[in-house]
Amino acid sequence: MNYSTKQVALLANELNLSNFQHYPSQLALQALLKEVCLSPKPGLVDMMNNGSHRDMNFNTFIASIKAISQWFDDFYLYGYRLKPQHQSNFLTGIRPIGLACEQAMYQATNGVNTHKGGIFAFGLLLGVIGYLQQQQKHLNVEVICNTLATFCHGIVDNELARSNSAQTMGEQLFIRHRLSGARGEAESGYATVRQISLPIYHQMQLAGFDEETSLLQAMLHLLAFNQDTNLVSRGGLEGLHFVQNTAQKLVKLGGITHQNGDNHLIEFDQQLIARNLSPGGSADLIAITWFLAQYQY
Ligand SMILES: CC(C)(COP(=O)(O)OP(=O)(O)OC[C@H]1O[C@@H](n2cnc3c(N)ncnc32)[C@H](O[C@H]2O[C@H](COP(=O)(O)OP(=O)(O)OP(=O)(O)O)[C@@H](O)[C@H]2O)[C@@H]1O)[C@@H](O)C(=O)NCCC(=O)NCCS
Ligand SMILES: Nc1ncnc2[nH]cnc12
Repeated sequence: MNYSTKQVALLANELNLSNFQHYPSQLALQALLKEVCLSPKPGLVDMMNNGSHRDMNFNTFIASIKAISQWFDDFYLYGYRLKPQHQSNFLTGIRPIGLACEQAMYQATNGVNTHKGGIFAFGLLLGVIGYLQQQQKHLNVEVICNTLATFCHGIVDNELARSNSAQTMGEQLFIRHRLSGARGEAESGYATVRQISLPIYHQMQLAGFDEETSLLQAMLHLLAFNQDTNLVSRGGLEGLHFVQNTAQKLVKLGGITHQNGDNHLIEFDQQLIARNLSPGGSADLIAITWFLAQYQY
């Protein structure tokens, strides 16, 4: 395995964690570093290869993380300063910060979309955590995710169902397949993470497996069940179902705990590269899984 806790620590130090005023921002940075360092990730950029991507590599992701993490304290402070009576304005008010952060990403990557979904997710999570800490609420996964779901209530209806816009891939895939993508996942309060990847991550850690192995097993379960719009945008529903069915077979064999688990993942990676499939949405959910695991209790 190429995942290196030391590598993540070195990168985090290089990014100078002390630059961040707020601890949740540091956790979000670490979550994105752990995601890109996790290897092998079928079809995705990692420390072994660029997956199904010709326009980005590991260094593109590091440059992107350096740029977007500069906005993490802004997301947090936006929520911290939001008054309870104005909580219905949460999404409207945080979106300009998200858009500015997206621009910083595109500038750092020469126009490549590395973290559009990640910015959306971590912008929401940091804003919600800032809001809850101002309210002096105890932070745990349920409180964070239920509050986030409340703040995002109606986003699919308002931005996808009622809109006839087909500007973005997500909007097009909703019209074509009723897939709600990143918005639907946020409005559910990251149900796929809470119900699938986070429990697996904890079961693996309780069984004595290290963080990397636990994250790889959680990733495999995400690939088996997440309705990843990135897979559909490149390979249609057939592409999504290929990934889900293959991942479900590997899960049934024990996943990463199978004696050939590593090789199964490497073969899976080669299959996705051959099909030009990349589960970018699931990559974001891996980062969110680790992030929320820091608030489990
Ligand atoms: C709200 C938006 C972010 C929605 O954008 P969009 O209309 O495009 O909707 P989606 O397609 O649903 O999602 C966009 C990204 O979200 C990730 N994603 C996809 N499916 C899921 C899922 N089921 N659960 C969670 N997240 C999901 C995914 O992002 C990751 O993949 C991207 C990299 O992969 P790649 O294949 O390279 O992607 P492309 O370059 O686009 O494809 P190719 O050309 O290479 O084939 C990367 O973004 C990862 O993060 C989806 O791509 C947006 O509309 C929006 O409003 N943004 C403004 C900011 C904002 O509002 N912020 C508010 C809070 S801060
Ligand atoms: N490691 C990764 N590779 C490809 N797309 C991604 N989106 C988020 N993380 C990613």
